[in-house]
Amino acid sequence: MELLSLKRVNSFQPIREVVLSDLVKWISSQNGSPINLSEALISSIYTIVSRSAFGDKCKDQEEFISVIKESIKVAAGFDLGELFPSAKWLQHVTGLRPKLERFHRQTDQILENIINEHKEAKYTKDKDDQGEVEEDLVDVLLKYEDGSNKDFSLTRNNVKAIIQDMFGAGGDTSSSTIDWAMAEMIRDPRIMKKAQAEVREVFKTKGRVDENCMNELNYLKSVVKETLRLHPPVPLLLPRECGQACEINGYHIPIKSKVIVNAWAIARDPNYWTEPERFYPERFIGSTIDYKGSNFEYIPFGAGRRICPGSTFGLRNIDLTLAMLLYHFDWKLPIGTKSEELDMTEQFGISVRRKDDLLLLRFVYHPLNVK
Ligand code: HEM
Repeated sequence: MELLSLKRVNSFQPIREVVLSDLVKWISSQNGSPINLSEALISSIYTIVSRSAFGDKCKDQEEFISVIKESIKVAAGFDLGELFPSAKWLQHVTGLRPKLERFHRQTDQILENIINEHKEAKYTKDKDDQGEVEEDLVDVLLKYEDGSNKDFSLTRNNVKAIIQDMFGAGGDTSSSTIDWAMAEMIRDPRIMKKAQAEVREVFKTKGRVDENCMNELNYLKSVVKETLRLHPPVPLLLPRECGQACEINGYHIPIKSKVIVNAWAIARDPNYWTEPERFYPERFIGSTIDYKGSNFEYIPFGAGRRICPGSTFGLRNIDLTLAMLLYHFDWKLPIGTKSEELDMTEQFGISVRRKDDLLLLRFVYHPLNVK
């Protein structure tokens, strides 16, 4: 289905490069004091997702991003009401449900405006016959809303839900992976140096990072694989229902049981991994283990029919951002913070991120070649 524009990741190339060039310019403009890299990464990744979904001239995108970010923060918190789901009154006492309902109404209204703007723009384009215009995800989804396709159709609510899923599932997961990768490399300067040397060598003649040579970055890709092994942003896969009764390790699992797979624990299991707690990207060099869900000891994107549909899009965002950060800048911890003391405590939420924001000093190596 064409909706899987998500798979046609190349069409998002210009969007990614523009947004990440803005990130590089912003980092270059920060002089002296430590940069909150975590915050900057979240904003950039949401902007990439948003421009891919809504196009680059959507006036409501800032507001949408800010409501989504806020609702993810609230939804990720602990709620006593969830422990006692039958006590409906408790959900109102804790205040979570009314808050989420308010966010839902807000995002629903913004999405309604965005969809109407897209319909209006399409009508004007058809009327004026302006020829080929770049399509974004909303344009693609709307083709299935009008019922003209006999094989497949979407309701307005379906369209809104898909867009919300893309933000909910595609924002924090990618930005926290980049954050963890930078934190791990700061803790081990040998790895940072090696990844940086590779990126600088590959883009030496071009003088700037672009997506066309990303496949040559073997070591950087191993760094990303190792980051997703130790820090999978979705440590517990989506719940499954057991289709037939079975026995695992002597435990009887009745039919219809809810089964939750712990991808985090599997990826640290000493039966499958040597020195499982060590961050060591070299373990993936020359290895055939990939993200497709067929190596069950490594399933950061899940496996089977419910495997993550956004993995290609997410990985491109992660690889390119890291390559740009490493190409343009040298990085150090703020004075007084030792790399071995960097706190790697996890914080549970919609995705698992580092508890503390990553504050770093940057030193410009190659300024952005502004055209
Ligand atoms: C580092 C980046 C990402 C990681 C590690 C990740 C991981 C995952 C995992 C583990 C699942 C559950 C799979 C299962 O239970 O078998 C999932 C589901 C999903 N992901 Fe991702 N994801 C990432 C990025 C993205 C992006 C960028 C998008 C979309 C733009 C996305 C969209 C989705 C959706 C829609 C689902 C639900 C699929 C379903 O219910 O069938 N993800 N993801």
